[in-house]
Amino acid sequence: MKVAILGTGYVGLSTGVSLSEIGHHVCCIDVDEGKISLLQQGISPIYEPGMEEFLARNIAAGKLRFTTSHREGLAGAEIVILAVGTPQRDDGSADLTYLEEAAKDLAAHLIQGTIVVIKSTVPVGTNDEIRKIIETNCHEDVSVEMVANPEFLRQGSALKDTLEADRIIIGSENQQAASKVKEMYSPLKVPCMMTSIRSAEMIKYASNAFLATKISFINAVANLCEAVGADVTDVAKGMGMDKRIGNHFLQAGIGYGGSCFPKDVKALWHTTRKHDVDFGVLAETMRVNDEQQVLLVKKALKRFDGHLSGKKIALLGLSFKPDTDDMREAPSIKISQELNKHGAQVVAYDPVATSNAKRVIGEKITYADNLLEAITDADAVFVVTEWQEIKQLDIALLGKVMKKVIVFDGRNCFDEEKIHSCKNIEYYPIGRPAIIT
Ligand SMILES: NC(=O)C1=CN([C@@H]2O[C@H](COP(=O)(O)OP(=O)(O)OC[C@H]3O[C@@H](n4cnc5c(N)ncnc54)[C@H](O)[C@@H]3O)[C@@H](O)[C@H]2O)C=CC1
Ligand SMILES: O=C(O)[C@H]1O[C@H](OP(=O)(O)OP(=O)(O)OC[C@H]2O[C@@H](n3ccc(=O)[nH]c3=O)[C@H](O)[C@@H]2O)[C@H](O)[C@@H](O)[C@@H]1O
Repeated sequence: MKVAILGTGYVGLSTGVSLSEIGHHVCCIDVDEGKISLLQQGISPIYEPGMEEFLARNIAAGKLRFTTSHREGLAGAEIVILAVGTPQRDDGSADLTYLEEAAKDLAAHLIQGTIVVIKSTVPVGTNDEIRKIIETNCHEDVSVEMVANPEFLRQGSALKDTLEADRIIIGSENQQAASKVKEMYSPLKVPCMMTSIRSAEMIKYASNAFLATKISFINAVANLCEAVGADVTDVAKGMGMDKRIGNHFLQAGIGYGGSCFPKDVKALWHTTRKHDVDFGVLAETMRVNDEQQVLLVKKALKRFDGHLSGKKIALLGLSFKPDTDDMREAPSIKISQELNKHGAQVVAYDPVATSNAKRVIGEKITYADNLLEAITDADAVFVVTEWQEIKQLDIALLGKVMKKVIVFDGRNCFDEEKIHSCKNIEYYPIGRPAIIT
């Protein structure tokens, strides 16, 4: 099948690469000339494991192309997938400007029979609005068939998640269009659920909001565990053994970040307000998350009797999760701001996100070139992102380079047995008893 994709971000690029991998001829279109120029050379503009091997293989096989020209990219496409960003507006609602622009770009080149698929995360009713924009801007003989096909991949495992998805949601009011999109995905052997456009749009927000709520719930349990002397790791394990609860997304920590959970929960909240529907759970999910993101600072203030001024704090990990260089809504941003406010001297290390972090956090903190540089002479270590390199940090090494080993572990990623075996350590995890040796 000939497929065109508008938007080569995490979703558009992963989708394009995966569809070419399963045999389709894909052209990815983006308005960002810099991105397209890199992609034409087989270089991925985002850090995503496996991406460049997939790019090289499919470009060489002639199945994957990149262009900034909508005319060239859309020529002959049977299916057009919209995967542009839908960021957050100041009032929490989804900003559909990019999508509306992309719809206009596409309308000018649309031919009869092309199916338009919206993969971007969009509020209920958006497919209908985009259909109107396309119909207003396309040739009068052309009719449009819309398919809502939300995406569920995670950054850091985007290709695996696309190729081995749990489900594919296909929302359409047109049986033929839905079947064609199902056929496009058929080599993946992933279960497809056919539904209405509005239900498909809702499935995406409800899924992200549920996962975010699961995280806030376990974080609230973690805080209670600390108060009553229980261990949240065991509590989560015991809860997760019940198949109805499941053991995923029960990792207590410093709250969720990233380009989607924060914005999608807010957008869904905005929808509930608009329709005057009471959904207080969402407000509580957001409140718990806001508090959780600054928990390490609160713990440090308690440990240092309210004074962090002049203390060197090593921030380990900056991206919102491991295996990505994405800094959008990363807890490290708020943590750095809070530490700055208290006069601490912050030295941060991240294996891949440093250049993005410099743009977002700026020069108020120092960036170390390696882990050792960050921890040397630190008064305390904050574990913010559980990168493999950080998880493997030799605890004994801390004793050699720090004045006194004080660790606030926001991701519970160190082995407690090892910590017990070292002398003169203060270790403060999340939702588990502190260890002081
Ligand atoms: N990042 C993620 O892990 C996931 C994101 N989503 C959703 O997918 C959508 C896209 O997200 P990302 O890929 O993260 O966005 P992104 O911001 O990384 O990429 C969007 C791309 O669209 C391009 N673009 C903007 N206007 C255009 C136009 N008129 N024509 C062609 N290209 C245009 C931009 O230049 C940019 O490269 C959002 O709605 C997001 O909520 C859904 C699931 C996972
Ligand atoms: O709509 C989206 O963009 C995507 O959002 C999330 O994917 P992503 O943001 O890439 O990453 P996750 O692995 O879900 O992590 C999100 C945040 O939650 C945190 N998290 C996750 C799991 C957990 O148990 N505890 C926890 O604190 C992570 O540290 C991270 O900050 C969803 O998992 C995807 O299904 C969805 O497609």
